[in-house]
Amino acid sequence: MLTFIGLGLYDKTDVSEKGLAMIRSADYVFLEGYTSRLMGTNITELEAFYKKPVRLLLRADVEQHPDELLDCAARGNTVFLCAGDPMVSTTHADLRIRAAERGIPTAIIHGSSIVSAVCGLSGLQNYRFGKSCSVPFPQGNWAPSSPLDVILENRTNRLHTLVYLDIQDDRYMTVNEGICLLEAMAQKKQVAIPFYVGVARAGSETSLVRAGTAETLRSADFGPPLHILIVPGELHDMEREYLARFAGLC
Ligand SMILES: C[S@@+](CC[C@H](N)C(=O)[O-])C[C@H]1O[C@@H](n2cnc3c(N)ncnc32)[C@H](O)[C@@H]1O
Repeated sequence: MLTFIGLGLYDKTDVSEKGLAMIRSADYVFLEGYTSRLMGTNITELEAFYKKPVRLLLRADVEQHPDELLDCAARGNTVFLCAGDPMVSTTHADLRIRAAERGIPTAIIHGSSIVSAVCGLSGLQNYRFGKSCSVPFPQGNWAPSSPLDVILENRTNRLHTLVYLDIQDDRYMTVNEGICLLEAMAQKKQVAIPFYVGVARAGSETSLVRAGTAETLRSADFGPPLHILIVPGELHDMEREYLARFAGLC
């Protein structure tokens, strides 16, 4: 049996009771740490909390060579853990399909997700978001402009855009870096993004939300990761008031 379990947004206590019970009774525990991270804990603390060893998986272990994981799931109760919700803005649907192809039963225990957390933190309504996009760290001369295309299309349709910020090993893109990269793309295309909303450490006691122009936010200190950006589309009155009250929008 393979159970996908969402660990929530920040630390070891964000998992549901149902998820925790399933982890503690599992034969094999795998943790995926490349699509998102629980920044308020580490693997040693998780192993002590779960009272069992946790095997950390790289992207290649999941997407290219999942056989070891699937062999465990064929033999015994196996849990596959990841930060947030395991099926939101991740590629784990593929793993569930592969398990089903091998006749391995699967289940999902959902976790709180950054996708819903940003709505409460920013006041932007979930049904007014369009397609989301990701900003990767530039590699040499390669820096895609596709995130800006998504933002512009959403703005044409008066929709907000959620912009995921890259994670690479121990390097986490900040709101400031994300804005600089998007502004460079906008400058090349000669378009303007009127303002941004930056969110840091959703789910922690030190979560931070700030709304403002690129100029204001570029130099703001959002503190430790994880960070995420929203590019708002058209604002309803209540969304504007919420951002003014809770995110410092002028
Ligand atoms: C690709 S998404 C994966 C979403 C995850 N499956 C979920 O449901 O929350 C990961 C990105 O979301 C953002 N993110 C995730 N958790 C966050 C948090 N607690 N605070 C701020 N940003 C977060 C970061 O930009 C990170 O690179």
